[in-house]
Amino acid sequence: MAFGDYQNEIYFGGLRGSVPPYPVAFAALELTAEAALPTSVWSYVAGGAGDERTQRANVEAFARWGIVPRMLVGATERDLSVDLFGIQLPSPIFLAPVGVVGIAAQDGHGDLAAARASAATGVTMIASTLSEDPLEAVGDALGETPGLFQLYTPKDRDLAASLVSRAEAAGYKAIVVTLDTWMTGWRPRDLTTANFPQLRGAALANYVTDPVFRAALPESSRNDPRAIVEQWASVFGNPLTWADLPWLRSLTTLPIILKGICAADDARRAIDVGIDGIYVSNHGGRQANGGLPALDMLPDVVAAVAGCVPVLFDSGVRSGSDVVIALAMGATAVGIGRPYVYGVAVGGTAGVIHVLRSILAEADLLMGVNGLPTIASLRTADLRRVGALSD
Ligand SMILES: Cc1cc2nc3c(=O)[nH]c(=O)nc-3n(C[C@H](O)[C@H](O)[C@H](O)COP(=O)(O)O)c2cc1C
Ligand SMILES: O=C(O)C(=O)c1ccccc1
Repeated sequence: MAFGDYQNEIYFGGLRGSVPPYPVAFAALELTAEAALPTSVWSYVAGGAGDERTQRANVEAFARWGIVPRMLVGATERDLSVDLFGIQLPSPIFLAPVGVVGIAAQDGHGDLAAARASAATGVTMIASTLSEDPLEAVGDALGETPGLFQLYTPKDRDLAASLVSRAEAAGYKAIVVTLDTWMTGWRPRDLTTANFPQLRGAALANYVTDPVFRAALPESSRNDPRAIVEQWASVFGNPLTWADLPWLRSLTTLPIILKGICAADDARRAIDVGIDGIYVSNHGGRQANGGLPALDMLPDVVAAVAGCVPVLFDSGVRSGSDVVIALAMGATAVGIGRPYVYGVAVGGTAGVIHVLRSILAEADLLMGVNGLPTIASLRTADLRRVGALSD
């Protein structure tokens, strides 16, 4: 399927029932997802840190950039494929890791819905440590599409090693280590919701199936949800430092990507110690409020990395145009977070497929009408900031 086919189905196909029963515009998708979810779940997935100004700024930042279109290019054929660690990906987007995504799914299996959508579209998924299905089952559901595993590094080093070796055995192609969430930030919406969903034991499938985690639980409480949650809370977040990186590196021969790196100096230092990929993200504004929009931190990191390793990006991506702008800024691949969660909420696997295909179709058509038919051509596009730097 060429990604632009989606547009053909909707417009040139004559609205003949091939239109999915889901909203196309992000604003409408968001409203439908909110209506489909209990308040506590909506608060968790849609909410962020503090008064959420950074979360909003992530989205708004994209509107401050524009691409100068090129004509007479005849961009009838587009190629959106990218190379990541020698793997040819059919498209430059991926599913960002989303923990506890099962709470947004009718059947509780949001991770499997995302993995099946990944299998159907070829869009790579980064599977979260905090999933309601074990990483092996998620890996199976990915089919032929390569997957990456996101690691929340536990305090227990043996448990960390176990999770990584399971991810290797399950065929994941890289380990994405999230640095910005060894504890959760100040999230008023969650704090004021009676039914704070994060501690649902159900999202601890990777822990309860892990031999190291199980061995640390007294035999009598191996099936006790409270004991499991308590044990999880005591090991969850390891505030890693630079001194831990050689140990992390020693855990696997798979590529390691560090998620949450936003400072040029941190990126350079990570590469110096043998890290294989940098992932610019501010966790969708869920961790630190008052920070810069993630997009505005991308150019400095891309410059510092200077092509040595791939630079992944997420936070605030809502459309194909956003994807194109982040790629033009030098991102190797661009992560879809909340939009796919809303896809899970409105239609499970079909909803996620719809969201991904809509984003890809828009990016594809935009590259066509802008006369920038390949990712390589996007990289040399004339990208301008709209308005003054201080606006
Ligand atoms: C509900 C939710 C759960 C998340 N859980 C994780 C997680 O388990 N691991 C992780 O690295 N990032 C997690 N993130 C952050 C996403 O990977 C990504 O950085 C973020 O969603 C990007 O912002 P955006 O959704 O506003 O575009 C989560 C995000 C959301 C919305
Ligand atoms: O909500 C999140 O963004 C997230 O990553 C997380 C971290 C710890 C527990 C639950 C979710």
